[in-house]
Amino acid sequence: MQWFTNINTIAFMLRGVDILAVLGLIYIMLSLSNDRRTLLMVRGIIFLAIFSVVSDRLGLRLLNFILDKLLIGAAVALAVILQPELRRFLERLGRGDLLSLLQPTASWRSPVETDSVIEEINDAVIELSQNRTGALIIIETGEPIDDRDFSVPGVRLNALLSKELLHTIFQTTTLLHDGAVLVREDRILAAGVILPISEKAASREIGTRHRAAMGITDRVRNCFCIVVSEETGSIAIAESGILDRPITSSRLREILETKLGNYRPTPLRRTVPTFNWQWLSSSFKNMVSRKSSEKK
Ligand SMILES: Nc1ncnc2c1ncn2[C@@H]1O[C@H](COP(=O)(O)OP(=O)(O)OP(=O)(O)O)[C@@H](O)[C@H]1O
Repeated sequence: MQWFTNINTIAFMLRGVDILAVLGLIYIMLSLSNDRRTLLMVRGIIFLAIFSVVSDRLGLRLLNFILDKLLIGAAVALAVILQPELRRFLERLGRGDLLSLLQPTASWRSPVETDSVIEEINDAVIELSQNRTGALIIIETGEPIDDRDFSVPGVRLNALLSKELLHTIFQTTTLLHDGAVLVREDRILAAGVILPISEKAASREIGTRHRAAMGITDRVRNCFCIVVSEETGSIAIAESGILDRPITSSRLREILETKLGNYRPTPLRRTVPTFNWQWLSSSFKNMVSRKSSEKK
């Protein structure tokens, strides 16, 4: 009898280990990327897998067959999308660096000299406006914008932001003046970025530079755009797909201070919560002891 109880406990523990291993695998998958869309895909695949298991258990053969095929397709697509992350994962696995696999990929924002960023952007925009130099600047206010949100991601610069550099980029004699400049924290990440054009009826009367500012801020919420018109020298701000123009230089500073002033170096939103292993192991122990006392 004692032997039988032991076998049962071992089987129960193995099932627990099995569930833990699957949870660990899901956790590692979610840790591989901080990209929101990839995480949504991983979540979608997990749901598919759950539905597939449920349909199998319920004996829904046709549904299970379709879900299985879908799952294979989705897994292949995910492997292609996550190719660099998977390579890194396999490298770490090969090195035996197992502990680091359990750490979520935490990228931390570098300290931002907010005041100087505001100052540099403000001065550059006013100067561009006075010289009637057309400009389009997209500024991130939260999580990094995915390159796939741009029509063309442009040329990567990753240079420290300065009014001189902004000014130089938008001179019509430079190769990079066409398109938008992307600002992330205190850096000019890229230039010559082509943004999606807004298709809103209200935007039809407006030129393409302004429509591009409306288009990207409509699609991506964690950013705003500053537009300087080449024709009139007027300054406009686009946010959530809405254009505010013309705005005065004092209003520009106000907006920059509101949008970037409170923007302190914060960690990137951790899409993967830190796992409470202690809680999990104590719950598991309690469960096992409860189960064995029930058997007695
Ligand atoms: N989709 C886009 N993404 C980024 N920049 C763009 C895009 N479309 C146009 N531009 C920029 O806008 C410039 C053309 O501006 P256009 O005259 O058509 O617009 P506008 O809104 O009337 O601006 P302006 O008042 O400066 O003339 C292009 O040379 C290019 O630099």
